[in-house]
Amino acid sequence: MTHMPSCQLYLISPPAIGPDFPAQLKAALDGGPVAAVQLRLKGIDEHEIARLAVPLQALCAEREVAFIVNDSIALAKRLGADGVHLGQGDGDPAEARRILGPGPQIGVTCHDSRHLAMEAGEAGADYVAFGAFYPTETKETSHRPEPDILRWWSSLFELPCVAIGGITAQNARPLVEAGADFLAVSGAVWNHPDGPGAGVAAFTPVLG
Ligand SMILES: Cc1ncc(COP(=O)(O)OP(=O)(O)O)c(N)n1
Ligand SMILES: Cc1nc(C(=O)O)sc1CCOP(=O)(O)O
Ligand SMILES: [Mg+2]
Repeated sequence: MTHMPSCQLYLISPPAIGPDFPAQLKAALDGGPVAAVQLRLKGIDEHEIARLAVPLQALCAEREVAFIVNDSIALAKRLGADGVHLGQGDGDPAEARRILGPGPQIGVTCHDSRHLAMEAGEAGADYVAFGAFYPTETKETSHRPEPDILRWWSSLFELPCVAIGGITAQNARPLVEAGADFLAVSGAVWNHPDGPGAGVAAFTPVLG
């Protein structure tokens, strides 16, 4: 039997959510182990995101799941989130650390770039994210790394790496084998035909 390195699930919210989303998140978390949930809402203002965050953050706290805010250092600070995820245009990790203090996790999008990942590590990121590994309907993407970038990163650095983009339970194995510490997943969980609990459960055998 091949040894599979261990890897954890990092759930990304859908870009828009309805009033039933807290129940859907609960179902997802009931489906199996989830290390982190990222609130990634698009097209609404920060006050509305802060309002929607309240029951979701409480649920994550109850389950000891890290609650990560996408895009906004200020919103992560306002909510007392467990972390913030920054894209290349979302702010500087060193500035995020100054504002958030030592506790919260800071993640940085690095696309398919070894250079961006090393830069993020030097700027104090707690994880680097590579993607999009597969075609995705959740977001328009223009970078397509090979799993080897995960192998390269994990062989050189202790800092965790996240794989994102079109990941399903069926295509995840090469990413886990290449050393991804986390699989960041949205559509495969929220759009699972048997519901988000089944979506999370489907990943359990692949995670090692
Ligand atoms: C874990 C993780 N990785 C990458 C992203 C993408 O962030 P970004 O490039 O800022 O794009 P948007 O998500 O803001 O559209 C992410 N959110 N999470
Ligand atoms: C939010 C996001 N960022 C990506 C990147 O490549 O940086 S891909 C992506 C979409 C993730 O959703 P799904 O699991 O449905 O593909
Ligand atoms: Mg962003």
